[in-house]
Amino acid sequence: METAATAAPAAVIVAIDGPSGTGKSSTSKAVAAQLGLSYLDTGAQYRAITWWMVHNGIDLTDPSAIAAVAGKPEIISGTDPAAPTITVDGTDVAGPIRTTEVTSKVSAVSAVPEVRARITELQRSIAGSAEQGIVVEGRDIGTTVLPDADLKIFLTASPEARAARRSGELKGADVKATQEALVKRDAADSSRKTSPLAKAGDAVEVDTTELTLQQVIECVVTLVGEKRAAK
Ligand SMILES: Nc1ncnc2c1ncn2[C@@H]1O[C@H](COP(=O)(O)OP(=O)(O)O)[C@@H](O)[C@H]1O
Ligand SMILES: Nc1ccn([C@@H]2O[C@H](COP(=O)(O)OP(=O)(O)O)[C@@H](O)[C@H]2O)c(=O)n1
Repeated sequence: METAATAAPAAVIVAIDGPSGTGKSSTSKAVAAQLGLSYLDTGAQYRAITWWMVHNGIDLTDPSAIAAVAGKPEIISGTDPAAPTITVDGTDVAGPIRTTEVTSKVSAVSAVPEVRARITELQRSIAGSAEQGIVVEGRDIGTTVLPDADLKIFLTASPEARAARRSGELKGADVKATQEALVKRDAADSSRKTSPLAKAGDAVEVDTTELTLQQVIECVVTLVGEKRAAK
């Protein structure tokens, strides 16, 4: 008979939300890898549907045009934290979804309720089938997608720190222009009517401005351990 000491830990669902450049992706991937959980980058899904709309010449200034085709592309996310993948209608779009064009247009697409309904359903289905549990990162995971998550984290950091991190990734990018673009996207994501970027009432807020990535990872791993112990 299996004893409590040898039983596998219960599946755990972790929601990590916050604005761009706060460390959601790096933290989520590392925590999932360390704890043997699946990983889902929901921003990549919104980027993927935006890429498809750009690729197909949809008028992104017209929410009804976006809504009309929201159900068309088939988006598949691979949830291995060591090698996450994203395809649209079978095409690997991991690279194309990170262009400045997609980044500048994704907030307009993700604000459309029909897009959110479609992607939210997909996210819930992926989270529900993750046997060991999953770390899901985004903007509305704790508030809307997985309101019953075992642990909710809301990452923040100063706009200056976030812009410096992002422009470090985009080699040669101007920090000031990067910061302006970040702040503009945060404002759009936070002010949309449907499921805006927001901290859930029961989320733990972690300001990462003065923390190393390693410290943030350790903090989240500790919090997951505490939740698991209490289950
Ligand atoms: N606490 C931190 N200190 C310094 N750099 C960080 C920290 N967290 C993340 N980074 C770096 O900042 C960049 C953006 O992080 P990322 O995880 O993609 O953020 P997000 O998913 O919130 O947009 C990456 O290059 C990452 O390595
Ligand atoms: N759960 C989510 C995740 C992302 N998004 C949208 O997708 C965009 C891209 O998300 P992302 O996580 O890839 O952005 P970065 O933090 O990587 O810059 C956001 O600016 C939002 O418009 C969303 O609306 N809801």
